[in-house]
Amino acid sequence: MEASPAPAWSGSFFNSGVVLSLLAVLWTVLWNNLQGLQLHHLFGRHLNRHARRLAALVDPYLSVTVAEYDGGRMRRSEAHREVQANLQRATVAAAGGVTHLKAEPAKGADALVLSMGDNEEVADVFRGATVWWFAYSRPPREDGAAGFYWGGRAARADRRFYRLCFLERDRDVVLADYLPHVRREGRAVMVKNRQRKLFTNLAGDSWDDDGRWCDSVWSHVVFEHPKTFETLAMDPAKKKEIMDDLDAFRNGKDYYARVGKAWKRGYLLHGPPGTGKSTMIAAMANYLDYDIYDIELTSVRTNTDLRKLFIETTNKSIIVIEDIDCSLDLTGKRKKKKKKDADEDADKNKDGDKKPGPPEDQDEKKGKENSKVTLSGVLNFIDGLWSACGGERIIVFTTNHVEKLDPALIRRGRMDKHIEMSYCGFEAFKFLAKIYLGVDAHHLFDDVESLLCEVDMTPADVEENLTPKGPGDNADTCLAELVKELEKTKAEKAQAKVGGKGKATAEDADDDDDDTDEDE
Ligand SMILES: Nc1ncnc2c1ncn2[C@@H]1O[C@H](COP(=O)(O)OP(=O)(O)OP(=O)(O)O)[C@@H](O)[C@H]1O
Ligand SMILES: [Mg+2]
Repeated sequence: MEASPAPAWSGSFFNSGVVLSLLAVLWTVLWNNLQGLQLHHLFGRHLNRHARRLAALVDPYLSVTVAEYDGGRMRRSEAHREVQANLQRATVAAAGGVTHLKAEPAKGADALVLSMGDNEEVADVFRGATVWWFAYSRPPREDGAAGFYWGGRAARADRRFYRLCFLERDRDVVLADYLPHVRREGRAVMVKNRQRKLFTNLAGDSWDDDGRWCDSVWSHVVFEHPKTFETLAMDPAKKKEIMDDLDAFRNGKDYYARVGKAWKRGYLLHGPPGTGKSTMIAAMANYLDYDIYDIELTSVRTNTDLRKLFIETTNKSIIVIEDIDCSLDLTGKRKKKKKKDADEDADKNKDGDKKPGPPEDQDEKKGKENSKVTLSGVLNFIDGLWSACGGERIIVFTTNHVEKLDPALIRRGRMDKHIEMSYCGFEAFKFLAKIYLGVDAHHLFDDVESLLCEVDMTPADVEENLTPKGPGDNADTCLAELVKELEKTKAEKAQAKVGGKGKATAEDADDDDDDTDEDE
């Protein structure tokens, strides 16, 4: 936001001669009367502009311009958003004064948020001072700044502005009180209308909404996941610990400023598939009322693109990288290992001992090949200088194989809290039984408890067994089904153990033979 001591918009302040001054005084008197009667709304914005120009002859205007982007074209300005939100109120109040309104969906099925379109103007009155807001846009600059890599999509779009005009005599009240008031009111409107969003980055080679070519862009849908901590099954003490941690983070602005740390926190969620890692992220977002930015690393071409995506994220958000171990070859160490593995495979093939591993998903493979994001790029993204921009962001990594991750990636300070999501325990089961079947106790609970101590079953599988499948299903049938499934898994486990032992014994015997040969 920049205040300009220059006179109002296209008109310039001039003061030439007594006649002109007299005319101006007359106009001012007339104008003030019109204002008092609120008649200017009836005459529309054209009369307003002429009237103001004449009034400027005796009392010049000042203007303040609020641009959509600050820092070149890196990030959308908070002030612009707040002014836009605040002007929704003023625009609606202006009734006939604005002829071109923009409508966007708002919270609630049928609601729309209205704001003024380009080249529209709206008046606002604050403590007796009348001010005018004017919305306008300019084409992208052609001086090379538009091609500057930071700008990306934003650099190629029209530049949008709000200009606030007010009389010199109202300078103090507008700058000291009105503008902070606008920002506060704007924030309140934003909170009221806010729809939480789930963002994902689109692969390069795509077109944005305005038909322009883009490298990496965020695209979003409204986030409406039903999972909350109330319906997330896990050890109650562990759940409370996580919720307390999130509360401390949310309320920790002063703390982070005092200790000199960027206001962000990293969570590593690890555990087998189906243990609720993604579900936990949804519960966290619902609890904190944050947006989610789900980064698909294989679609990000370079470290620069990753940084650009990061800078475009807003405050109060959770940035997620799922299955970080599968996303990219993040370390030189792992790359070397892979090369070694490949060499070993080649040797084996030569010997005719071909044991193909699981086929890698072709898209994933292509993504890995196209992406040049490196471990240091990701580390920079988490805790480099840029990560301090904005604040109030949570970064979550998920993985099924925590042991495969480079220790640098998950050390405390980067991933501050490591949360193990594990197989379903008895407490979690009781919780699910209550939610799914509405039962606190049942004679089959003891069986389930002892079986859960012996076999591993994910909450996803327990949930599936507890879900009634037909009209005849109830707590008895569902629990019996679960016990049957657990017993089956237990039997399979025992079978596998016996098989394993048998194999081991046979191998031992072979070894003994070898020893004998050697001795001979
Ligand atoms: N702890 C839990 N509480 C309630 N529901 C759960 C829990 N864990 C898993 N579920 C259920 O199981 C399903 C799968 O869980 P989710 O996708 O969160 O697993 P995940 O750990 O992310 O698995 P993956 O590693 O394969 O991504 C979810 O739809 C959810 O309903
Ligand atoms: Mg998942």
